[in-house]
Amino acid sequence: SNENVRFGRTGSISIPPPSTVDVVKKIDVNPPKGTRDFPPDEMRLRNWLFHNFRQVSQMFAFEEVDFPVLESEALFIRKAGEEIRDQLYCFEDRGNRRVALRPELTPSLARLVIQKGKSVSLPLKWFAVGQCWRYERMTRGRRREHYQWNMDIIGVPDVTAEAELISSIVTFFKRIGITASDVGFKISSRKVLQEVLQCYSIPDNLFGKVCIIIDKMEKIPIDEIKKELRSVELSDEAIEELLQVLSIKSLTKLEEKLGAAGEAVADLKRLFSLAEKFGYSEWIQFDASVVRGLAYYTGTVFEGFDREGKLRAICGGGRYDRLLSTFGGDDIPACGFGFGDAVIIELLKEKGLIPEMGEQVENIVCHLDPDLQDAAAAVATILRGKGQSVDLVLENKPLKWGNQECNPRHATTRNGGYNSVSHFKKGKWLKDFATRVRTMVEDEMEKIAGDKVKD
Ligand SMILES: Nc1ccc(Br)nc1
Repeated sequence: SNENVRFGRTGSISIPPPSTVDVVKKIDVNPPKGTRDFPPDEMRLRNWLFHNFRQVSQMFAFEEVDFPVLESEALFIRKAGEEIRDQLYCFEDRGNRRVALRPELTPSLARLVIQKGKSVSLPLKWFAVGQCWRYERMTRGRRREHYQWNMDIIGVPDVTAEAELISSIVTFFKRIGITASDVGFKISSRKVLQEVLQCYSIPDNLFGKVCIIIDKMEKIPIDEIKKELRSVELSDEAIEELLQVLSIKSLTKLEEKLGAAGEAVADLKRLFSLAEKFGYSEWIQFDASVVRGLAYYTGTVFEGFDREGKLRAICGGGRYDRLLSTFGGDDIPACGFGFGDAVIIELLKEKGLIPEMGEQVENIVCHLDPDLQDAAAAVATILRGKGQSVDLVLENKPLKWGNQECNPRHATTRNGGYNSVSHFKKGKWLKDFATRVRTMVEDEMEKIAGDKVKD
């Protein structure tokens, strides 16, 4: 057949008789649909991004936590019609347990808080950076995994917690060169929705469903939105009133509409006042249409957006005061956000802010003669012992000399800046140098290992 038949090994080999050759059909070398590999250059960028996530989290005195990627499916089964539920990457394991690849980190965090119970003192400030999954039908060609940075404050009932969380994201943006003219935060509260629905005696159990429908406002036609709202028993009058309130983009108008007595207006005014003190007022705006797509939010909700409107939400979060109690835990207030690793990279590319990052090696040690390989290894060891990073050239192929390209690999892929490049080549000078090196090595190793090195 014209298949791309490859022998089991490459290079000069004696080919055994056909009967014993493993005919290996070339595997698909791409990762599964919707997933990514991270080759070195991509991994350096990812490490840079995660390093900034962690630096900011630690600057705000948050402690890092992590959880299994695989969780009980029950953690994510909510009946509010969320997209995250429809796309759950779930299956039955060999023990007939219903499990799922986590689509988000918050339920795992809530589970751990409940598990820890009284052994941890509140408030908790925890952060995590973890891979999250969704089973997206590939017709839309979207990713099925991404890494999310989460910060959560557990046990603080008032909006000082949200103010602190937004401040941490602003700090992160500033660190990587993003300004308030690039990105903003739309902020609202689900209590706005709640206060409107209460006027129409909509039962609480429909609140989550209404929020999920409203969250689709900019994704599906308004008539579809109205149809779905009618399906959860909202009257046409209630729907018109709701849509009118959701179009409000100023706190003053919201107060005129809802009055000053309600929690929604009080919370939001307090949050915007705190933003003044934190110095990030220019980053935020009130927008009643923001509800976010997770059913468990109960209060403030916010999302980071690119002001050019080219990208999907950069990050999002809010208050989820009931989540722990729905898992059987105590009634503990909580809020947090999720920040994906993909949209931010698209934004940085748009803004020309992707950092230049070559491989950072301080020394290259290479031998130009096979019988000096041991000297090269000794030198590399000494340098490493001093805490220096060393790329010890292992390959034996002839190396260039004179134009400082000790190895085409290094000359092209390392962007200069090494502390030393040690070449070993036959010749009197080199012999003396190698002797000096060997003496230096032995003196050094004698200090470390004592006389027995001499032997
Ligand atoms: N929740 C979630 C998981 C994975 C991706 Br990609 N997007 C959203």
